Amino acid sequence: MSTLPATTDATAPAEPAVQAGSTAPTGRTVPAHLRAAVDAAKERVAALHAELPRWELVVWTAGNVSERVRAGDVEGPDSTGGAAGTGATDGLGDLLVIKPSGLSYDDITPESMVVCDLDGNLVEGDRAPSSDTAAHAYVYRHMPEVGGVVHTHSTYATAWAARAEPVPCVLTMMADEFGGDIPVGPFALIGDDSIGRGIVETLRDSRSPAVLMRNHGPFTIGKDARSAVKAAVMCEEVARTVHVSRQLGDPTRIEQSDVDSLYARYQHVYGQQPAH
Ligand SMILES: O=C(CO)[C@@H](O)[C@@H](O)COP(=O)(O)O
Repeated sequence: MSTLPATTDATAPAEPAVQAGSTAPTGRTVPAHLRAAVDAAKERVAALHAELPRWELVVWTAGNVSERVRAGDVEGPDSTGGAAGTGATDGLGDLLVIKPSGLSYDDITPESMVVCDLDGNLVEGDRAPSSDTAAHAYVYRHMPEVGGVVHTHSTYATAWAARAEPVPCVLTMMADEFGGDIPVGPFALIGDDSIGRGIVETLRDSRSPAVLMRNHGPFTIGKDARSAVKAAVMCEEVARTVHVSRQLGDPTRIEQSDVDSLYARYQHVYGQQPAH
């Protein structure tokens, strides 16, 4: 995933605490001109949730996936052309689609997805949104380039988070996808924007799309939900491989110049369609 430009203003006024999973009725509905985009996002986000148990990144109801629906990208009465992701449009601004809290993966369908505004307030849905909604929403407010956020408790990445130890960049796959180490974010309790603030403060100066929130687990970001899910899968894969390697000795770091070269190739050349 390409480096997300740092867009967070460190001097920004403190964000109002947003209760996770706020079900406070906003008295608002999805604007008509966003209906199709929201429904398409519900299809994608529901399908991507199935990837978390598929790649053994979660157990029971742990984990969640969200995707941003940009108000500014859709012609319509509410899209005043404001900067995407800043909520600068009239009406609701950007929205996010996420799973409802505690829903079994067996029961996840596009229709079960819920829609929130970027303050984490429920706009559409008959269940409380994920308990991590405030974190996802904070990331979307402060990193307008981010289109998808994922949270898991995948075993090896979470074990590194329990030690508050970054995963060192000792694999070419890490240089490709993360551009260096996978960083650790601060310990933060759920319930307000603390987790989201920790994610943004850790990732805004990093090429990594993954952060290991201390004592909690990985959160990943991407240009869309699928990219963030890929980052979560790759995060667990490299966390496991480096863990295994360390059982028999100290893995060898890749030179920074080589990390930079690998990252540039993977992000801008690998998998690209040949120019015709
Ligand atoms: O880790 C947490 C909260 O941070 C878990 O509760 C989370 O993985 C699952 O919560 P939700 O079912 O999305 O509310």
